[in-house]
Amino acid sequence: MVLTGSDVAKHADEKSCWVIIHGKAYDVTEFLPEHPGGEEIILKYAGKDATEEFDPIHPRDTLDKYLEKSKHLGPVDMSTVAQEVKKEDPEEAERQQRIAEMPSLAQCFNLHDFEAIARRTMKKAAWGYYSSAADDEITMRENHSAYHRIWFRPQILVDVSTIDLSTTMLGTKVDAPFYITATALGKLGHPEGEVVLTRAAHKHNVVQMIPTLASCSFDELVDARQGNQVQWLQLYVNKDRSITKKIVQEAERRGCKGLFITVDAPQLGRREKDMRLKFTDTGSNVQKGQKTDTSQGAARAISTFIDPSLSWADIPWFQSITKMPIILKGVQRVEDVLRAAEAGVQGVVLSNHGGRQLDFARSGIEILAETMPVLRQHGLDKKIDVFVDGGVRRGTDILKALCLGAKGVGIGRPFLYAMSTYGQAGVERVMQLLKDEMEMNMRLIGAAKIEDLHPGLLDTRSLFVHSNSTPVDSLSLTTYDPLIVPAQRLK
Ligand SMILES: Cc1cc2c(cc1C)[n+](S(=O)(=O)[O-])c1c(=O)[nH]c(=O)nc-1n2C[C@H](O)[C@H](O)[C@H](O)COP(=O)(O)O
Repeated sequence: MVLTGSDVAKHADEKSCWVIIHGKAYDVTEFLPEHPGGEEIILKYAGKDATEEFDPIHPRDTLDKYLEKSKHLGPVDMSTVAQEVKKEDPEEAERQQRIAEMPSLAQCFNLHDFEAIARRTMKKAAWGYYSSAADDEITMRENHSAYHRIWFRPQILVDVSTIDLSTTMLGTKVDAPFYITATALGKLGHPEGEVVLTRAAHKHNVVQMIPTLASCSFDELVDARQGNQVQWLQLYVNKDRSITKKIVQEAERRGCKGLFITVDAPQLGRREKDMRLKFTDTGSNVQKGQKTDTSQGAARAISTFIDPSLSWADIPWFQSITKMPIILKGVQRVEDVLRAAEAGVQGVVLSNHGGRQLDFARSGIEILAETMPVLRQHGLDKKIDVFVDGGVRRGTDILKALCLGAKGVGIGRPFLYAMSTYGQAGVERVMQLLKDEMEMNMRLIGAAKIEDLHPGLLDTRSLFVHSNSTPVDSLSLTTYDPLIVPAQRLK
């Protein structure tokens, strides 16, 4: 039986709550108290079409996976559903104008260009979520500026007529020593979400790390893989270990080649831009004293399942449920790298989650410089693969990390900004720009292939001194957006 809009509209409160998603009606009444994002956001769309709000946050198979079949009420005749009359939003009209005036892709010459364009053209909620970091965002800025405290010591008269950027990461031969790291909610920035990254990764033979909190479903992302393209899985460990076991074993069955367990997020950080935007979400009524959790933002709303009890004692269990290489993502001091090697995991990512977790955590590159000499002293530098991420915006950043001994470098926001502004072509442009920068800079430092890179090509004496004046990073500072507070809030 086909339902009508008025059939659905009769169920518009917490006693009986129906919503329409992609032309089908669902009874979510009993689900309301379990919704990680709180009841309010569902009740806002009770009795109505909630597709537009649902899509950026939820993989397409969410309702099939988590809502029992008896609550699936069947198709709705969408011609009978009253369409929300969108009030003319002057800010949206201005944003569309800025989109119309965007420079051509060919005019983007570096990764900062994409950030500058994203800041001006993305929807506020998307920009707020992607660009935000924890507390005063000191660590996010430190991630990038730490690279400016490392100088090259180039060697001359080396035959650099042919440059080879290829390397292997976890046994996979890749065309360049960087990968697309896990970043949640891809559909906030682009309607297709993370599959855009999957397609670009294939074109450039770069690895994609699939996020647990992707907007796309895991199957959509794996099905979008082409040829012998390699993907890794990033895992937030669920309090319900049976769910985690199912996700890990399904990922291995579907061909993922690495399990990256995120260990720096027992609770997602306080990202104030993201939180603040929750309070400007017209109609969310939170200003009217609703019982919405004031710490809500997209981050908090989607992460209540994460298990804060995760500990070293869990590592043997993970080793018992999968044969995939296990990498701990978010390690922030050499003692834990040594412990990871002792625990028998295959790798670590030295990372502070892009500054989105603990503010005043050190940059990944500084932890790398601390770690590698100690691993070499212990004869462990070949036993465990070390990756690094955070603040990488130039080919020289990648070369510095590789000189210090990283196997590969994860990149997050630049790919999101490029995807959100220019789609797949933008992501591919970022990859090509990085490759071009690396090729030129390898020639200039006198290294023809990745294995020629070594610590002697660097001067890291000031890396550990946080107070010295590093060159003013005017380019990235002009794109840095310290605040999103709608003008009316400033009155
Ligand atoms: C920018 C960004 C980063 C996220 C991210 C979402 C965004 C928008 N999310 S988050 O929603 O939980 O915070 C994840 C995530 O799902 N899982 C994870 O392990 N790291 C997450 N990270 C961290 C990411 O994997 C890298 O550590 C970080 O992005 C590297 O810094 P750059 O952005 O400067 O390259």
